[in-house]
Amino acid sequence: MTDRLHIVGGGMAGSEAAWQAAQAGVPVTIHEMRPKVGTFAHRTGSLAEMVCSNSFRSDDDEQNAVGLLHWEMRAAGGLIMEMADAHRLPAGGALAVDRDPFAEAVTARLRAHPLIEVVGEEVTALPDAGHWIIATGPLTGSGLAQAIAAEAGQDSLAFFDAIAPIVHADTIDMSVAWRQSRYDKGETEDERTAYINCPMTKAEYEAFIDALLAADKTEFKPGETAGYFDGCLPIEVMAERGRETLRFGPMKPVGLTNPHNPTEKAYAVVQLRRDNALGTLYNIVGFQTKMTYGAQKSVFAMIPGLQDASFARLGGIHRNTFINSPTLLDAQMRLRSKPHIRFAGQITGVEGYVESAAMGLLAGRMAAAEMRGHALPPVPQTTAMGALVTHITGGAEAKTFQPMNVNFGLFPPVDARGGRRNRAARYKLYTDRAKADWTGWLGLREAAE
Ligand SMILES: Cc1cc2nc3c(=O)[nH]c(=O)nc-3n(C[C@H](O)[C@H](O)[C@H](O)COP(=O)(O)OP(=O)(O)OC[C@H]3O[C@@H](n4cnc5c(N)ncnc54)[C@H](O)[C@@H]3O)c2cc1C
Repeated sequence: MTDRLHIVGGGMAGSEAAWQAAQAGVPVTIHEMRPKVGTFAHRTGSLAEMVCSNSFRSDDDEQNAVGLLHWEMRAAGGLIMEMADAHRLPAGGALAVDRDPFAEAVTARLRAHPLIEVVGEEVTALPDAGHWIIATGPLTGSGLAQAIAAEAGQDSLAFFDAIAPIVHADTIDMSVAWRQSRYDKGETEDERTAYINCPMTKAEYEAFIDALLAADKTEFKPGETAGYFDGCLPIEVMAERGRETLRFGPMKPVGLTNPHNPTEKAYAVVQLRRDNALGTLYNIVGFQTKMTYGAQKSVFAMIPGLQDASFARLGGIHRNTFINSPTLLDAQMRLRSKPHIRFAGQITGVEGYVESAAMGLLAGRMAAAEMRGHALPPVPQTTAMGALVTHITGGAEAKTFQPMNVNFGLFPPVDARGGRRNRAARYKLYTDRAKADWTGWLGLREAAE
């Protein structure tokens, strides 16, 4: 075979797509613009860089849709999951990742693959021929974004999300804060103490909310539209929705006991999660923000325990580019108007590291199969992979299409004839069915080769 698959963007999706195609025997070129051309969020030239939170979210493959997606990707020999597992950090039931060694390991594995080459260049136009996957993510280079907009018309757009701040651990006042995971969740002592908690009294909470509401925020530029995905809602936007929203969201005081004052229940708790293996950096969980840097420093200093904290990185806003996939893509993730081009990753309207890598995994397999002369059968919608790809390539309403995390709402309902089932039993039915169907689909593909 002489054909080569070209992948634009070596992020979560592009890296996984390259790995899957190369493992299927197809030569791959990854065109990655970093480090020559940077983005405001990436810091390195590594492939698969995690730009904000260091979490792959829940690793529970029986009760959680993203945990199920982890399972399916592992079953398919996914590189992103293999490297995330290898660089896992303690985080209760979540899969937190030591971001720099993770990205370096993904880069090394791809560069060492005999069928993969990595070219350091920015692609600025839609290619006319060949086999291509565009996986340029939420911060797609502007030239290519314009070319996509020209091809897609009004269907391509940009909006904004916000970054959570990262604190130097040794500047947290541990005479006020304490280490504990909610409900002491976790198998090991490390897991059970994975979070640092900062307690607030009612008066401190009320003053904090007042300060958040009054703080200077970064303005949007004229003509830009603003929208947020639910997993990354800015803290001040949550506060604007109601004074109690944060106390029932990221600052909920449940499942925690303050050892400095065990008899008094905190009114609200700010949690920080370990951000690197060394344990020197912690990110403030759920505190994405578009407050100005000056405002962030003074508002966050009001958090008991963080009064003298120094920040490795303050929060910020970011762009998210995505296409209207239900209109533009076919079920094989190909651009209807230029079927030699597939799209993968966050630009297709999935949301998050794991979902983006998952769509890379599928796009890589689909492209490789097509190049080898046999198209893959549709992925069952009963699987997490199938639920996501069905959603973006037709399941979602095109007119109101918005980026989506994987969730059980995307799956065909389980047969509940056995009567009203409780939630845990229902989720288990979803995940059991998905695992059986995913395993079957993987087997079908192998049989076809
Ligand atoms: C600031 C910010 C914060 C985020 N926070 C989170 C979070 O906390 N949790 C979460 O799960 N997700 C978060 N996301 C989303 C996350 O970035 C994506 O889910 C994931 O990285 C998308 O994977 P991807 O492969 O589609 O894109 P990316 O991982 O961004 O990879 C795209 C790659 O394409 C390259 N590229 C772009 N244009 C070109 C071009 N024209 N030519 C060549 N190369 C190009 C880029 O340099 C990049 O390496 C955040 C995104 C941003 C921007």
